[in-house]
Amino acid sequence: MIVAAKTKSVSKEAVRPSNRLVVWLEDVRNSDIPIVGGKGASLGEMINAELPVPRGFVVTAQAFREFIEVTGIMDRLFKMLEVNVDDPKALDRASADAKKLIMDTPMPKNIEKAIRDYYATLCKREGEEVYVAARSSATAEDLPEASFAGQQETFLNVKGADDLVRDVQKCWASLYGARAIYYRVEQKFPHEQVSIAVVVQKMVDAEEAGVMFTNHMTTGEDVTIIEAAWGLGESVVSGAVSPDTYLVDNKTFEIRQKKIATKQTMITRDKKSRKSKQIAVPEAKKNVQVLPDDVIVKLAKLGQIVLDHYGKPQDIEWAVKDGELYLLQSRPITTIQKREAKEGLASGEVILEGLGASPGVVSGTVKIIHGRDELDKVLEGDILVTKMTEPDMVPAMKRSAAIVTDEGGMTCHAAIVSRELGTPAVVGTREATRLLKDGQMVTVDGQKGHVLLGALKTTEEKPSEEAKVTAVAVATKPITATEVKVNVSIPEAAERAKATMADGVGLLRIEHMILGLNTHPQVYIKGGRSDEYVNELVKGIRTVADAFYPKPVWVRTLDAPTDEFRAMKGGEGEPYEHNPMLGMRGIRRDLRETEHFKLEMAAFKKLFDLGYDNIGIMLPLVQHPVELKRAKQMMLECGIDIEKVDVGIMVEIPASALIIDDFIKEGIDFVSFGTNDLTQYTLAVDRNNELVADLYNELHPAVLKLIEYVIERCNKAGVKTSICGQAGSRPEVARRLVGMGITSISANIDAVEAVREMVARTEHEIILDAARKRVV
Ligand SMILES: Nc1ncnc2c1ncn2[C@@H]1O[C@H](COP(=O)(O)OP(=O)(O)OP(=O)(O)O)[C@@H](O)[C@H]1O
Ligand SMILES: CC(=O)C(=O)O
Ligand SMILES: [Mg+2]
Repeated sequence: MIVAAKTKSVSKEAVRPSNRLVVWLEDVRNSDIPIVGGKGASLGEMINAELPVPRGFVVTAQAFREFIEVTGIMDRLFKMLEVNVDDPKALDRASADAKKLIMDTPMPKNIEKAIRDYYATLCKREGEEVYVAARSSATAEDLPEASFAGQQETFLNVKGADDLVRDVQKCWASLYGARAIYYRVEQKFPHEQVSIAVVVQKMVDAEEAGVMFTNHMTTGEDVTIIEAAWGLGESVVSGAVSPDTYLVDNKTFEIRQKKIATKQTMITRDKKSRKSKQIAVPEAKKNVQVLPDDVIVKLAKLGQIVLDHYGKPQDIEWAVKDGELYLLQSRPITTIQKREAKEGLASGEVILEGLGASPGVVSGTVKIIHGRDELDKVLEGDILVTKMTEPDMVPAMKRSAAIVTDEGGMTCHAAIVSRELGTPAVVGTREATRLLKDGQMVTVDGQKGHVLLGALKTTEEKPSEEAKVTAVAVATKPITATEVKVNVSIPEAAERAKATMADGVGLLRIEHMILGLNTHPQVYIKGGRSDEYVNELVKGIRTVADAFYPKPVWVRTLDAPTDEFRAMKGGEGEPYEHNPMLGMRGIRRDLRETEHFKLEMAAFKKLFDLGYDNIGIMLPLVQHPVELKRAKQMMLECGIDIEKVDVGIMVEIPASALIIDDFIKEGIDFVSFGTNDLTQYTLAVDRNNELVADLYNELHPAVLKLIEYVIERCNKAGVKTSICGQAGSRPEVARRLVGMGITSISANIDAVEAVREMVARTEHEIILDAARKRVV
């Protein structure tokens, strides 16, 4: 046994690539990374594990070195790269010059001959002139496992020795793409120490292709996740298509789950031009399961072999041609991140900045989402990157380790939902979807609002739901005279909210429940399905009311602007408004679309009938007491006993603050400051407009003056006051509000503890001050 093993290794030694210009893939091992790059080495390993990997050869890093050395271009090349990479024009020029130099310098004859010879042998083996892929596989001296994933180019559908030689040279040139140069300078990799190998591998003209993860990335579940689509795998990797997703049990190889997506596009090879092109999937195949069950199982089994071989969870690309399965690439799922950190690749360089909307630091793989049909791309532990999240993205947001958006402020959908889910988020980066790249490893710092390149440390696993719940629970809860409540938007967050031991819910937003249905209320109303709609509302509200019973839960009636409602199924009829923030939203809308308001009231009535005496009704964006009067009339008409129910208004328009006495006269049990709106309307700063975000200041003296006035008037009249705007989550604001005599403060889940502490401290100070005065 020992002898046999020894013999085997000796015989392999004989064909070690070491100084070779070109080597067969089957002769490559992991230890050859410095000469064939990570991609080449991994493919060689897989072939040796007898996995179905397309055959081919590698033009080694040695060949590239020899090219620049013997042609005498080396010094000139490296000189060209001495450039200020922060000057985009200079960087582009350096890149163009370096690439031109590589392309214009004829390849030494011996290298060219070696490539031609190997290609000829490959063709002979296959019995025809084969199509190959020329795949860049960069490598760094002394850093055998450095990852340059995605920095260099890959050429598909290459046929004929002439084209191949040219494309190998193109791969070489791609080592000097602007982004690659920038990356190396940023990461402090001397250009001289970086080289490039080119894997030349038989093309699999895939009929079906995709990716496979041998383990559930964060939950650690022992399942394989397979994503599959029609045509070449590029469509899945680039995110051009929303693929099927299959989940296979790694022990029993039972298919646990199949999600069949509508696959709109596919990438194929054009026989004439030899180029890949994106075409529409034929209607008949769009909704068809891509892989038959037996192939799914076979693929999952192959994945387990790769996993066993490497001993680490793998992220694998695969393709099917004529019913045969091929593996095109494999890389570790989690260890890539650790490695990058260890090698300093994750230098902690901030590559993107925005607003830290939900705290926490986490690393993961970027998944850029352009539309809801791509949401399946987001797997557990990924970083969801999108222009702006929408309510029907919530399931994907729950799977994400962090969320990054182009648009939005602290009170946008992404910010609110992330905070409730306990998921770090950075919003309003302006260019996340443009700057970040699918598959890129980044670290999101939701406190500072930074996105950093690479994984800073071993990726923190996304905490389990229980861990999250206990994380927000507190060991000792100070007793405060001012109640400290919590804001809730999605019923799913009820348990986390409850774990804060808050004194109730100061704001339950109804619109997130409605938007989550992704069907416009009008669709229910017109389709005679009003009961269904009412039941959905009851279900959502009840979840939260149950969790907090008997503590009060103030439910706000619908406040969704037309622009948000338009995106919903059936929302096409929503009017276009110049400024939706100043338009049809809040109570003014419900008082016009009374049909809808009545459904909300029907839901409340049902809940009251069920015995939920802890629910209060809060009206948003109230501007004039007439609105309050009409709303109360309608409540009565809907059978709600308003004497028994707490009814209040949100103070979020300066007008209602200034005439608060008139509202008190009309009859209210409480007011709640919607400081997000109160700030935007007082300061004339659209809170969704990043251009004026610097002017948005919840502590502006005018805002504080309005709040102070309302608290004073309400305290005189015995009307409770509260705050449910974002400012209430800031301890320093809480401090002032306690000083003004507010009755309660409602904060985001993650802020409850800090706010409570500040409230307790402030109250103690006030008492202490008073006591001291008495003593003096
Ligand atoms: N032999 C092949 N047959 C068919 N398709 C291939 C083959 N090799 C690569 N591809 C396709 O080309 C895509 C890009 O290839 P490759 O992995 O070389 O580049 P990359 O993903 O840009 O690089 P990196 O893995 O370094 O980030 C793959 O995702 C795969 O879909
Ligand atoms: C919470 C809310 O609606 C606001 O602050 O405006
Ligand atoms: Mg508001």
